[in-house]
Amino acid sequence: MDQFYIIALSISLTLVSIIILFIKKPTSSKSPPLPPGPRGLPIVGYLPYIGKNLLVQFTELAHKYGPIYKLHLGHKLWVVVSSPSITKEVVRDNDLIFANRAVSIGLRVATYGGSGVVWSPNEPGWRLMRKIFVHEMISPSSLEASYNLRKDVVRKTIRNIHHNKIGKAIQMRDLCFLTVLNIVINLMWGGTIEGEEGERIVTEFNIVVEKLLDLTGKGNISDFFPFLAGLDLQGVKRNMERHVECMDKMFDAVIDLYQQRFNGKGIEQGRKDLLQLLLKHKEDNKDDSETGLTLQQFRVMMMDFIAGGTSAQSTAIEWAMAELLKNPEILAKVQQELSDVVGDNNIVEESHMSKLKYMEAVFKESLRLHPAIPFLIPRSPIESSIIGGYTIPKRTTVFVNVWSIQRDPSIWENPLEFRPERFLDKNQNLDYSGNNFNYFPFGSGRRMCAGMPLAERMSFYILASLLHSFEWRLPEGEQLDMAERFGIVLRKTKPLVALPTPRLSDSNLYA
Ligand code: HEM
Repeated sequence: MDQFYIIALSISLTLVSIIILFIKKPTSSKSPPLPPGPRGLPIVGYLPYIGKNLLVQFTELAHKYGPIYKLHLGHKLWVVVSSPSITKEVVRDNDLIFANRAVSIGLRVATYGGSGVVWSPNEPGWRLMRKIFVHEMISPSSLEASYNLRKDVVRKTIRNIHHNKIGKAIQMRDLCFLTVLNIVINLMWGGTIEGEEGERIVTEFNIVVEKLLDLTGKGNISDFFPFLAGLDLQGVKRNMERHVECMDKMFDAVIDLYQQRFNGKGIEQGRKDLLQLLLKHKEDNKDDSETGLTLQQFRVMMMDFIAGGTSAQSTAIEWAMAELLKNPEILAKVQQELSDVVGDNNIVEESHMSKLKYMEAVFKESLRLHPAIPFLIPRSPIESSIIGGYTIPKRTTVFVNVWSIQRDPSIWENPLEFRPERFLDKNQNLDYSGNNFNYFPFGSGRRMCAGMPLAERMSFYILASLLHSFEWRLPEGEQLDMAERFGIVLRKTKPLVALPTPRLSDSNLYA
């Protein structure tokens, strides 16, 4: 953000000499005012004061200005919501008005003009993609049918650790990312690409996704001053275009492979991987331009899966592992439960998951303290509306600060303490179905996470397998650093490194 500051400040200084009086739009005496918020400088508004850690900054601003406040940033108006009741007004009571996303210039490039399930506006194309995603791709029956694909990947990870990494420092982020990415890619194209070619593609995706995520987390002056967008001062658009081009090539290679199979043999009955479903849908609707999916929609749905799903997912697992290493007594309880439910002469299966109640509570507690997407994905109202007694103009960028709500001491007892037991209390109704506005790490309303059932299965299964198969410890002399690095996805500033040793005595269980 430093470069960002310098540019923002220099624009401010240049323009300050030609300040024109801000002309406030006369508001009708009946319409409520805009939310309160800090005063910024002329022209640039609050931009020069935006720091690196928006999590803390947004939370501190809420303490000062209340649960809904505004920030003028150049030409943009941001509104930040930080209370359960106002969140409900946005994502539930006015769901339809707030069902569009605020898409930055960089993301617009990355998603072919803001398309795909994550970034499309609430239009028929989005509804169709979301329907395919939720009701076909990851429906309960498809998830059951694809279990073997997940199992293959997870067992391969366990085998690889056992054969090559015992006693060695492992970067948990890379391990989780590659495992999740392999699962997601297998789900997308049904495990068709295997062996060296598969590994090469996964590695390439890993590199490009990291770069894309870094770019999306970077403040872009063009977003705040649209008249400067053509100059692309920080090169965000150019860099994004380059990475997207790489991603496109990888996707196209995979789609080609599938097209050949599709043209040659027709759709394979019973297969439910993303490419089969999309190609089938495209074929079924080939004369219907209203509902037929375009090649770009194919690509961008793959991007949703890979860039969105994989990074949020692997981050969530890394945080849970970090909390367990920080709290050895809780780790011991998880492993005891695994011994009781799975047994130490057995391997973990997804069918064990529903019985691992304590581990489920650990995962939920970890998502409470470290929600993978800390401000949800920003919304943008399609019309001016009144929220929390204030006017929110059309096209405002609205952030819901789930991170601060889930740490709010007026809601949570000792909120900074990692205490999974709070999720074992049945009276609390603390699930993440989006109906409880004290706890909603997957969001809420019609734009809630579309991948939640898959995310839940993958997280439990991967965590359970890692913890059942190995003991984990930090490298000698290493301190656990729980600092958070702000971005769309909340990553650890310092990746977690841990050393595994086998926990099971029968080496066949690692074969
Ligand atoms: C622990 C892992 C995950 C977490 C915490 C998470 C969280 C979220 C959140 C907070 C949103 C925005 C919701 C809102 O605006 O109300 C979201 C959207 C979304 N997520 Fe996830 N997610 C996870 C994993 C996944 C996975 C594995 C996939 C797919 C493979 C996925 C696919 C999506 C999609 C497609 C959307 C956009 C939905 C829409 O706009 O209609 N997510 N996720």
